Amino acid sequence: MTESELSNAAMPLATSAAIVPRVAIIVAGGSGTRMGADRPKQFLALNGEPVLLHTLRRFATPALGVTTLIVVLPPDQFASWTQLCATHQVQIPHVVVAGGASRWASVRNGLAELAGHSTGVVAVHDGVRPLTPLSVIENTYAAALEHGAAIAAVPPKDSVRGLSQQGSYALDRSRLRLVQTPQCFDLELLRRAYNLPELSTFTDDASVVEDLHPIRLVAGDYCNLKITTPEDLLLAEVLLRQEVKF
Ligand SMILES: Nc1ccn([C@@H]2O[C@H](COP(=O)(O)OP(=O)(O)OP(=O)(O)O)[C@@H](O)[C@H]2O)c(=O)n1
Ligand SMILES: C[C@](O)(CO)[C@H](O)COP(=O)(O)O
Repeated sequence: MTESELSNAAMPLATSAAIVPRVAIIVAGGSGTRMGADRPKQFLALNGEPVLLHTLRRFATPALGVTTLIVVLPPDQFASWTQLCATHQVQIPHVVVAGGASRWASVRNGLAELAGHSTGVVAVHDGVRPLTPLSVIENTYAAALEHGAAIAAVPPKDSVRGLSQQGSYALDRSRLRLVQTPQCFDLELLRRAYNLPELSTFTDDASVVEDLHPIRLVAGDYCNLKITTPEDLLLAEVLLRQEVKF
């Protein structure tokens, strides 16, 4: 997609009084220690193309109307990504930003790149979730526009136990949800949350925002895998080949 195609395709949401642009921060600043590969897992091939390219392409889909795409990368991996973009003839306009020592720091760096945007709904998405259905992205943006903060999540399919000093105990899984991305927020709200100090309890953006604003849950999808360990990549290849849900 060329730059003009992306901007033509970008149809900002119109509410009754205002136009609210959609922007996205795709965090791919991690090193992939659990994958144990020879390079960060966001660059591994998934059906012949880098995981991160699959992810980026979803957010660049014209129907979503995303006007600005930020990609956060490890500072020492800019040249690798440039090379991959050349090899795969990537035409999707995006801004590359250096990540930090934690996911929180990477999101914060991505947000800083959006300093020129006064209003908007921002999606934060893991670069290693390449199979997110467009309907999940659309519904999460729409819910954040209405409620300020919305994230994708799914019910657990397995029984769940908590750990105690005595051993373990059953948890009521009907009261639990597994959290995914995208996680979408009013831009000003996300900025306020990320201006507060980092806590060790932060695991995602909802945990950063929730002291300031309630989080709305949107139906995620079991195909919205996070590529974390080697078997995730195998599963993603099968799902992608079968074009499950797409
Ligand atoms: N400092 C970091 C750490 C993580 N991430 C991103 O956050 C997402 C979720 O993180 P995770 O799956 O934990 O990725 P890694 O940190 O790369 O993996 P690991 O924890 O196994 O090292 C990934 O897209 C990852 O690139 C990031 O942008 N900056
Ligand atoms: C943000 C996230 O993908 C939601 O499930 C998850 O919390 C990332 O966790 P990780 O430990 O960085 O993989």
